[in-house]
Amino acid sequence: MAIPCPPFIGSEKLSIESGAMSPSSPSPLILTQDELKKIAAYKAVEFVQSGMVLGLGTGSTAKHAVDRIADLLHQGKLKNIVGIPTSTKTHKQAVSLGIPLSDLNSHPVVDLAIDGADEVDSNLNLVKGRGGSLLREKMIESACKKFIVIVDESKLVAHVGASGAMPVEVVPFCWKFTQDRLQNLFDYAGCVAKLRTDNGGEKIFVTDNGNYIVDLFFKKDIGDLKVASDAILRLAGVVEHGMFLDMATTVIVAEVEGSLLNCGSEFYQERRFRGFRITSYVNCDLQLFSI
Ligand SMILES: O=C(CO)[C@H](O)[C@H](O)COP(=O)(O)O
Repeated sequence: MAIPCPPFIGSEKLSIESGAMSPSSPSPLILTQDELKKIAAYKAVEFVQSGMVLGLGTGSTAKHAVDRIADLLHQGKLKNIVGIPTSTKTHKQAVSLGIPLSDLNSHPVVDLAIDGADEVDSNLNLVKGRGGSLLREKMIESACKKFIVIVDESKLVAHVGASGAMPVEVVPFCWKFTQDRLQNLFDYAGCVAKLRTDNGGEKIFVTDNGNYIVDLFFKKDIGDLKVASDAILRLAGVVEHGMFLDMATTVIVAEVEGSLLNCGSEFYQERRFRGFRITSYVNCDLQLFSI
């Protein structure tokens, strides 16, 4: 049940670690985008249980979740966790934090994966891979029983491709040929296909799997996502694309605007937001605001 409260504006920063901001605190708050990401990540980690095989996501939001899992392991609150990293970057982070790791060969069934996303549409379809790790993410997240997506509200879109690139991983061999075919495929949506580069355009971006990424930019909605997915995957030279369709089981959205929900306990809410049906988990210890 929501407690009416005035909108929060001001400059005081959230302290998630200490839980210092009590619900009754008179101090106004401002949440940075990174704080929102951290809130979503910490909330997702509450679903982790000892003994689980965990898919460890990639990106600035997922990084918070990996940090949190390591904290709980070191505090003895989680035991016997096995992590399966979705990128070499996350692998390095997990190793540095002492999280025991494995892979899909040894653990083909993953209990829970927690990862960020670049876009979430109203059917909880995702765009992922702007960080470059879409192939391993898709392999691991396809193998999990539960896939929790953690985002701040900026990731909610009206349709896939609305906020930027939809990445496609391609083999380096004749990448230009594949890029042209991808662009032609979505001619009807005003598609522009661009090879991803690094270092201000100096170097071609190479994925963890030794492949390239072609980013597709659409001027219009591409329509039926399943049809689009099948068409992309039929092109020889394509390895995988960044549309994650019907994969997310939960999306946790950390938001700035809205009313303060009742405090001291956890709330599970299903609601509509800009046409989205979203499941939020709200815990006032973390000062998470929701509409
Ligand atoms: O798909 C990804 C990496 O390939 C990331 O999950 C996605 O790019 C979101 O990143 P961030 O949490 O930094 O916004």
